[in-house]
Amino acid sequence: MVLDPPLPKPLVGRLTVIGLGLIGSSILRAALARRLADEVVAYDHFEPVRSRVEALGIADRVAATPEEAVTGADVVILCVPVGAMGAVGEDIGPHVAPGAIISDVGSVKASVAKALAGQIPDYAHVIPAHPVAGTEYSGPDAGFATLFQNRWCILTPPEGADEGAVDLLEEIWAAMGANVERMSAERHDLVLAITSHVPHLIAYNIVGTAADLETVTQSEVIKYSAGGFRDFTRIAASDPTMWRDVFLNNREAVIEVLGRFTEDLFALQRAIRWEQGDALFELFTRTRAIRRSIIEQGQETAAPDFGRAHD
Ligand SMILES: NC(=O)C1=CN([C@@H]2O[C@H](COP(=O)(O)OP(=O)(O)OC[C@H]3O[C@@H](n4cnc5c(N)ncnc54)[C@H](O)[C@@H]3O)[C@@H](O)[C@H]2O)C=CC1
Ligand SMILES: O=C(O)C(=O)Cc1ccc(O)cc1
Repeated sequence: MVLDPPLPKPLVGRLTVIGLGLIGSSILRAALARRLADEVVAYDHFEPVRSRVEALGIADRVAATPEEAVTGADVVILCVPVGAMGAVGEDIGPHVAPGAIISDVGSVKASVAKALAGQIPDYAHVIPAHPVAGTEYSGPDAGFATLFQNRWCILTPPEGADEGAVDLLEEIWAAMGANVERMSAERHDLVLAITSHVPHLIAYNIVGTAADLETVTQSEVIKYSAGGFRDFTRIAASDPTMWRDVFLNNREAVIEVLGRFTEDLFALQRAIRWEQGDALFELFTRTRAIRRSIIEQGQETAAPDFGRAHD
């Protein structure tokens, strides 16, 4: 996979990325590769991360403070764990420029919008976003410029948001290769609860259950994990801070979906107990059709692409 060449003219003057892990460093790489801004500025509160980004050479400038990072920035994208968004908003709020776009990449939207609205002055535009693309890895070395290629990025502009600002943010994500959709933060949080958050919880749970089984040894679990369990272990290796924050910030939707999930799981348990093979067969047939339509829509390769080589 390769990115398109640099734009003939940058979309903005200064783009600042705060939080330089997997997602932030991927944005930096894509922004430099496509020259989305005259200047791409980076900041992370953890000094070793700033030094690493400097050494990797994936920003035009690494700022030493939040104030230095956002002063004069046209667009600021916050790429920190969801639970840290409010604190970063507080750090940058007094220093953002009038008319600046303040966005983020958090996996949960309603709580982030609320946290930022309380910290960012009205003369800037808060437009939350979520690239639905990632891996189980973290940190600045894990990022890659093509992460967002052909992936969705969901914008959740608040009612009455400045159209020009939303359009510009959409252009930025499209230039990084993403397909952009807009929806309300509440709808986003419900949709992502079923498609991403609860699946991660299930993975954490099943790997935890396996680890706690006294009757099966750890080495047996590792040795025979070639089955479905292996894919769960990849997901369950995802960053603990990030996922703790996702669940604490999308409680309502996650609890709603978990309620439905546990009801359906009990129905399956019952079908197995009472040897209702037809019920099992009917469900497995319907779920196979869902997988096939995802592949037909070109959103997934037939074989898992986990651990694919990056640029
Ligand atoms: N990992 C994934 O696959 C995806 C993650 N996201 C979202 O992106 C955000 C970032 O996730 P990752 O890049 O995976 O995390 P990461 O753990 O790789 O990087 C987060 C960075 O934020 C920095 N940070 C934390 N608090 C800070 C603060 N107060 N001020 C400045 N820097 C701070 C950390 O030092 C770290 O370098 C999260 O909100 C997550 O929900 C969205 C899509 C996919
Ligand atoms: O690694 C995976 O399979 C993911 O699901 C990555 C991911 C994690 C969190 C998001 O908000 C979006 C994508």
